[in-house]
Amino acid sequence: MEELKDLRARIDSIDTRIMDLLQERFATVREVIVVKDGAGIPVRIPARIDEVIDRAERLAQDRGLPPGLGRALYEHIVEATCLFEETRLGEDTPENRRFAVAGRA
Ligand SMILES: C=C(O[C@@H]1C=C(C(=O)O)C=C[C@H]1O)C(=O)O
Repeated sequence: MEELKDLRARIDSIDTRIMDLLQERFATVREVIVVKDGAGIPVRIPARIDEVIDRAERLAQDRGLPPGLGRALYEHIVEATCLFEETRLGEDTPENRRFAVAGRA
């Protein structure tokens, strides 16, 4: 049972690293929001969404992960990202007020 305990500790440690990487991804998305806000680019870009999800599935397959896992994970991650962007873009900040006045919201 000690062996199982150690293996689970390794899994917990890997999960922590996955969350650290997701935190880094969302921090980068914050920068994307600023660029999009300034340029009047919409949150959801269907071609880019397909590209990100298809790439995730390919990366997962290249690593021998279960079929469909990359796609399923990234459908959730990208949807959560779009909701995150929509929430931030809708915030009542000076930048967003300027955005709304310019009629690009
Ligand atoms: C982050 C972006 O916004 C959305 C979220 C994406 C993602 O989570 O990778 C990809 C496409 C977008 O519509 C982007 O446009 O790059």
